[in-house]
Amino acid sequence: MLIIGIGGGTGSGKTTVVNEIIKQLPENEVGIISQDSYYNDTSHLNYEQRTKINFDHPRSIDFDLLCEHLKELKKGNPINQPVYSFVKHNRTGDTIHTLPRKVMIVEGILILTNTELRKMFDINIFVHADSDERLIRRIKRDITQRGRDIDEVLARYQNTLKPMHEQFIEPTKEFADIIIPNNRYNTVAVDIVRTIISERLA
Ligand SMILES: Nc1ncnc2c1ncn2[C@@H]1O[C@H](COP(=O)(O)OP(=O)(O)O)[C@@H](O)[C@H]1O
Ligand SMILES: Nc1ccn([C@@H]2O[C@H](COP(=O)(O)O)[C@@H](O)[C@H]2O)c(=O)n1
Repeated sequence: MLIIGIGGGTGSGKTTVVNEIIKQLPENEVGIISQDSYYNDTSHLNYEQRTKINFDHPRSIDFDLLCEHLKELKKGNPINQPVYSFVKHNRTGDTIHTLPRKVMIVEGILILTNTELRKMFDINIFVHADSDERLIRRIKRDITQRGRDIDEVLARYQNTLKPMHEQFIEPTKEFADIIIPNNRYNTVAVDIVRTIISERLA
């Protein structure tokens, strides 16, 4: 199994890059694990309390479960990936049955901060976009897709997202084997990663 970790700030384009990478690859050969599925289970908190969580800090992620799931996949066993709701700020209770594939892609803002996870990755990729570009994308996405308003997005950006990005996420660039500049759609970089994967699948 080839395991690729794709990190980078919110709005840098990780999900978009992953979707482009897998577009022309055989569906049953490549699997995706999203860090977002592994936000801590916060069912013990009410909605108001959940809105106050710092979702950009590594402790907001259930890395134990994520590592355990990746180990199971490596052993050839399927896992049940939790489904997360950005509207409810919690797991939905549903899961996605995820089968082990020849190539597994793990993507998320904080995945490269975790030493145990990094040890399991064969290739570390960091997707970069400038912070103003990421903020613009985040405002548009969170309002249209994640049920937020402009005040919520900007407050979260100033209070937690920006400082956490600087403290935890940007420094993980140093672990990257490949940095994808993604201020614009980067088809060349996507082709390079796709070629690496195709060689492994051949
Ligand atoms: N290179 C790009 N240029 C313009 N918009 C982009 C680019 N890459 C991604 N986007 C858009 O930015 C938003 C965030 O992208 P997404 O892939 O969800 O980022 P991430 O997964 O890193 O948070 C989406 O609406 C996406 O369509
Ligand atoms: N309930 C939540 C959980 C997380 N976030 C934000 O999502 C960002 C990470 O997801 P990306 O798809 O953008 O990589 C992160 O910056 C969190 O602030 C949220 O808004 N609500």
